[in-house]
Order: sequence, then structure tokens, then C-alpha cells
Amino acid sequence: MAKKKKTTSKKKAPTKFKKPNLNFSRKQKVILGSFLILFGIALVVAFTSFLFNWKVDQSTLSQLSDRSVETQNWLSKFGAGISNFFIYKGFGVAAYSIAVLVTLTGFYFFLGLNKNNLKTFWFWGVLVMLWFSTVLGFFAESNALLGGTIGFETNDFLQDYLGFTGTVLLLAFIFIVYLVARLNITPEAVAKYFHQTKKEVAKDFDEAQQQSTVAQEEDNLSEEIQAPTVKGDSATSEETEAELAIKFERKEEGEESASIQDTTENSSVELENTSTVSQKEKIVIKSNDEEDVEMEVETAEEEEEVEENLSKKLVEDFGEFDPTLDLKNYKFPTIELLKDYNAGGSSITIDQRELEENKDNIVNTLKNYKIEIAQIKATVGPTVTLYEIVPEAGVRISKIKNLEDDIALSLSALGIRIIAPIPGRGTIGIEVPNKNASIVSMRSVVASSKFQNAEMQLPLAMGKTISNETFVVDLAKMPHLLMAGATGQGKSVGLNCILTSLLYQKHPAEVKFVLVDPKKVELTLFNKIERHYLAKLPDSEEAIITDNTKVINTLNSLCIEMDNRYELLKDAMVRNIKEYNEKFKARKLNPENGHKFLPYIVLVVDEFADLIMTAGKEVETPIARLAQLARAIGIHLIIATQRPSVNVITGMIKANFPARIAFRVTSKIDSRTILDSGGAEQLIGRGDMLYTQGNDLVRLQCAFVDTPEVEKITEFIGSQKAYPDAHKLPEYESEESGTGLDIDVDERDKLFNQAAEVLVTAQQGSASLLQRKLKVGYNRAGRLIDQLEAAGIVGPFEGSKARQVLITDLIALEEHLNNE
Ligand SMILES: Nc1ncnc2c1ncn2[C@@H]1O[C@H](COP(=O)(O)OP(=O)(O)OP(=O)(O)O)[C@@H](O)[C@H]1O
Repeated sequence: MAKKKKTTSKKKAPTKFKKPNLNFSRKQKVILGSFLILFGIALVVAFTSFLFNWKVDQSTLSQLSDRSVETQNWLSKFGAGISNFFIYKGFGVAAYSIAVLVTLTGFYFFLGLNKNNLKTFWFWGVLVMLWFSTVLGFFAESNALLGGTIGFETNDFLQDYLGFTGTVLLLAFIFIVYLVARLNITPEAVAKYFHQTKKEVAKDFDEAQQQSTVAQEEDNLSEEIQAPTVKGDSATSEETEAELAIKFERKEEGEESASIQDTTENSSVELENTSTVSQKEKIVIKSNDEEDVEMEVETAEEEEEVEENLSKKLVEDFGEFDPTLDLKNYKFPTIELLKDYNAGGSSITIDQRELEENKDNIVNTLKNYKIEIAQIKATVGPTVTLYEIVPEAGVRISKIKNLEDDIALSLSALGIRIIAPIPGRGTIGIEVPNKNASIVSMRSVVASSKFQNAEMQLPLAMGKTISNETFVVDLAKMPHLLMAGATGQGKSVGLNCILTSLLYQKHPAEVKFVLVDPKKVELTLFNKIERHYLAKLPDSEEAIITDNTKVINTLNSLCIEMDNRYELLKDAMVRNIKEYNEKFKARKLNPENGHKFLPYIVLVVDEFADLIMTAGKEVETPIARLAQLARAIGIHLIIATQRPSVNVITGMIKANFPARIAFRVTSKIDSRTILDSGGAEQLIGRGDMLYTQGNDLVRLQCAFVDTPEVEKITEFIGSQKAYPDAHKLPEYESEESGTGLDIDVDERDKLFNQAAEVLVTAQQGSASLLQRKLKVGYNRAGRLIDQLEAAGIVGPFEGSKARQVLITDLIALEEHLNNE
């Protein structure tokens, strides 16, 4: 990243060098400004004089260099020449526009105003000039001076191609463009103007009426004042005077507030015209008391705007950044690619007899344990039916809970799970599998409105709940997922279901997968979408990682990517990837500073146990780092394993993977390892699963997506235009031999020499041999092997085969170690 910054600043240098030429000092601006103002005035004088004297002067034009020749123009030869150029040969009387623009430019320089507006003035000024001269070109025959040569020629040219009417219509159209684009005159604006004028007229009328009433009252009053004097009633006269004073005061106040309004209106108009000029105004309010206490009201100073908001302007000019633009014709897979397993019928068949039987069974079984039931309710799901029972008053729930196993046994069906009580419901649930489980098709969950309208960052349509509702969760919220279950219970289908969900919702620019598949068969189908959706290391050929040593590099590379992304987030002053991407789309982050749109990265490890067994700490460390830190920057991990033992699902994994899915397992212990509670051993398999995100357990039927369906989807995507290559992860430089192994001689295991002797004697580079001979654990044996590899005693990892031993006998070994 740092490198990148350097190069960009180098590249920028030449453009920076040019710029100062345009930046005049204040003095230079005043000089240039005054010159342009006077030049503009000179043009007006010359043009005006030319209108009267052009015929006389034209004959002298060819001899302008001759000093003795006299011209009639008020600016003499210069005036005649320049006017002839701009008016006769140029734009006719419309050339006054040039004079105005030059003068205006002069004022801009002279007063040091914002030059951005100037470009707009010139653009429209020249357009107006061309338009006028073309219009006046119609009258060129009566007076050649009106439209000038350019006006006449343009008009003539247009008439040749469009005819008279066409030319008039075109000019009318340009006029409308000017009104709308420059003067913002739209039908609505006109209507509003008239509406407002009407209101103002009405207001003025009211005010005038009020004023005349006040004037009349004043007259009446003064008459009244006079009258009592005549009568000699002093008390009344005092009273009336006071009244009068109040009335006058009111009138004064009215005037005063009106004048305040005026000032503010004026100042606001001024502000609009010269948006950068700061404003400060004082309003003095005089009280009408005799002492005349003055109060000064000072309005806050407007801050000076240095330059236009660049990002706003960029968005105005180019619109928001669209990350999908590189593949803008990309088509999302259609729903038809998924099979409809329940075509022609409802997905769930309710067998009344089965329901009755189960109900009787439950009621009788509970009766045997002296538990009376007050109420029972059944909810039929795709795989299991939930019987919710409300026990008679006085029955303790703990009693039912303790009898869980006995009840399950009495009901003698596989997959019974008792939930006592159902959280938040106050009832007891007994889940009994249906005799005929129905398949939850991927099609049905993808088509559900819950999934289609999910306002989530990474929505996953996992399947259906026991009450047959589609269950959609956000992977970004999980933020990492652990999936475990015995073999053949639906794990691979579950993974495909997750990946398919994302393919149906996310554009290739928005999400990238890093797929690790040590079994080499499960995820191969996704090879077809390599250049759309997959991410890989720069030097690797295959995007799907099947070799465990490469996994270590990839995980470390993801750690680098994570660190890089954190740097970007810090630089952008945002807290997470969502805010970052929003800011980037709003063009508030400069790509030249290394900013880019960040896709989510989903790392999927299909057989995590395999990985932990062979690479041990080497994978655990980066996985732990990613799991702890990667949530904010959009890297999410999904790890699946069929061996839910504690040395695979370690404390570290559990602490960082709050979202877990358990498919059927063989023992309660396994269930506890995965979910921290039993239950998964009572599932019935085939995608029946328990999901937790840290608190409640939800029983779900995983959606079923078959291999041919995934194949169709990946083919559909793969056949479309793709990026040139898979998404590149940052390069990871492993230590020396490229394996990232411990090579420091001082850090070698105490058993290193012994281990070397064992392997050289046996001529077999296997970790299990070390385990047996040296009585060490798998991890330590693995580390020893790595150290031996780094020391050049055994060869690299070769998949299922044992490593090659590179030293032939013990003497050669001694020599080798001495030479180190
Ligand atoms: N959601 C589901 N609905 C219906 N049937 C399913 C579902 N999931 C799995 N199955 C059935 O179970 C079989 C085994 O599933 P899957 O291959 O996913 O098991 P697995 O746990 O990945 O096994 P392994 O660990 O050996 O790879 C599938 O071929 C399918 O017949």
C-alpha cells in the first residue's frame, strides 16, 4: 500500500508543476482586471461607433497600416479594425456579447471573485452570441451588419440542410434549452412565479388598505385631541395622548421591522450572487423608552467556502460510483435453474391419522408419568411436527424436563426432541418427525419474499423452520459460521445452499469466495465461476485450494488483506465496510490514495478437521486473527467439519464462532462440543439441523440443492462475460523456502536431533512415526516435521504420501547438521 502511495504522488508531480501559471497574485489580478474592464469598454465604444461609420471606414480597412489614412471610428484604426473583425466578419451586433464578457472577466479579476462561475458565463455568453447572430442571419440581406458573416453563413448552412422552417425550429429548441438549463425556467417555475406574484399583490393591497386605515385613525385622533382642549377636559386629553403614543409606537415598530426585513433580504440576495463573500451585518434595535437603550445584534459570520464540494460535483457529473459497471450486463441466475421438488402440490402433506396417533401417544406417555395435559397443539413442519402442550396446573416443568429421555423412549421414534419450556411461550414442545418428510427445495426458499426482500448485506436462505417459515440470516451479522455434523447428514448440501444463496443475491463485484476443499470433490463445481466470484493468491493456478500448505499462505494473505482494509477504513474515517463502500460510492474517497470498492470475502473451509490435523498452529493462528478481527472489514469465515471433537473445535474456535449449525451427530458429547448443549444427536439427518447464534436453538430443515442444480447455476454464470482473472489476494511471502516454517536453529524443538535420527534411520518422513517413537502429540510431531523440512532433512508435503527423506544415513545426517 505504502508503495502505491509513493508511485501515485510521483505520477502527480508534473500536473502540479503546471498549475501555478494560472494563479495570479492579488496585484496582478487587479492590473489584469482593470485592463480587461477598460478593454471591454473600448470594445463597446468601437462597436457602437462602427455601427454608424462602418460604410465609410470599410474602404480604409485595407490601408490601416498607412499612418496617414484617416478613419471615422471613435477609436480610430484600432476601433475600425477590431470592430470589422468582430462585427462584420464575425457575429454582427451579437458581438457586443464579447465586450460584455471581457468586461465581466475584468471585474472578476479586479474583485478577486470565484472564477468557477466565469467559465459558465463564457460558455453561455458565447452560445447566446452564436444564437443571436444566427437568428439575425435571416435578415442579412436587408442589413449585413446584423448577423455578421458567421451568423449569415451558419444560417445559410442550416437552411441548406434543414430548410427555413427546420432552422427556425432548431433555433427555437436552442432557445428553450437556454431557458431551462441556464435560467431554470420550467412550466412549474413559471406557475409558481405567477402564484407568488398574485400573493404579493394581494399582500401589498392588504398593506395599503391597513396603512390608509392607520392614517385615517391618526387623523381622527388628532381631531379628537383637539376636541377635548376645546372642551377643556384635560384628563381625557392626557389619556388620548397616551393612546396615540402607543399607536404611533406600533406604527414605528412596524416600519422598523419592515426595514430589518429589507436589509436581510438584500444581504441574502448579495450572498447568493457572490457565494464566497463573507457576510457580517449589524442590526440596531432602538427601544422607544426615553433613555433609548441600544442593543446591538450581530449575526454570525458566514464561513468562507474555499472550493466547491468535490465529491458532490463528481457525483453530479458522473453519478454515484457503480462497482458493477465492469460487468454491467451480468445476469443473475434465474429461478428456473433450480428444481421444483414439490411441483404440482403443497410441500407439506398433513396426515390426520398420523397426527392423531402421535397426539394419543404423547398424552398416554405423559399420563404414565402422572402428567396431565390441559391443552395440545400441533404445528406441522417439513420434517417434524411440533406438539405444544400446556400441562395441568400444578405440574412442574422440571419434572417433564427430567423425564425427557424416558418420554422420548416411550414415543419410540427417532429424532424426538423435547423443549421444556419453549422460550417465550410458556409451553412445552415435543418435536416428532413426520413419517413422510418433505424436501425443502432451494427454489422455494430463494423465491420466498423473505429472501428476495431481505435487506441484509449477505443474506443466506438456510431453509425452513418448524412452522414452515423461510429462515433467512445475514452472514455479515453472524459474523462467522461453524458447521458440523456426522458424515452424510447434509453438511455439503448446507454449504452449497449458502453459496447458492449468495450467488442469487450478490453481484460478482460485491462478494468473493475463497474456497478450501481438502476432499477435492465437494466444491469443484465452483471452478466455473472462478473469474466471477473466486479469489486466489497471485501465483496460484487453481482458485479452489485443495493443498493444505497453500491454505496457510492463503490464510496469511487474508490477514494481510484484513490489515490493508483496516488501514483504508482508518484513512476513510469509517467504522465498517458498509460505511466505507457507501462513502466510496459517493465519490468521497480518492482512488489515487489507494481507495477502492471492497467486495465481501467469504472463506469456506470444507473439512476443517483435516486442516487442523495437518497444519495445526499454522492455520489456527491466522484463523483466530481473522475470526477475531475480520468482521468489520467484510471477511467472513465458514468452517465445516465432520469431526466435532474438542481438538478440532477448540476453545478459540468456539469463542469466535458464535453462529453454529449442527447436523445430526452420533453422541450427546459431540452435540455439546458444537452447540454447548445436547439435541443434535436427536436429529434425523438429511438436512435436519439446529442453528444457534449465541442464544436460542432453532430447529431447521436445510434447503436441498442437488449437484446438478449447482452445476446449472455455475454454468449459467460461467458462460457470461467475466473479469480477466480471479480476484487477487495480496501476495504472502512465506519465510524462505516458501513454506512459512520455523527455521531459526535456536528455536528448534529439543527433540529435533532425535527426530532427525528416527526419520533417517527409517527412511520415512512421516509425522505419525515420530508420534509413536518419540511419544509426542500430533501437533508437536507436525512442528518437528516442519523444522526438519526447513533444515533440508525431509522433502515438502506430498499430500497423502509420506515425505521423502533427503539424507541417506546417520553419518550423512551428522555431517549435514555440523555444516549448518
Ligand atoms: N437438506 C436436505 N434435504 C434432503 N436431503 C438431504 C438434505 N441434505 C442432505 N440430504 C441427503 O443426504 C445426503 C448426504 O448429504 P451431504 O453430502 O450433504 O452430506 P455430508 O454431511 O456433506 O457428508 P460428508 O461429510 O460425507 O461429505 C444427500 O445426498 C441427500 O440425499
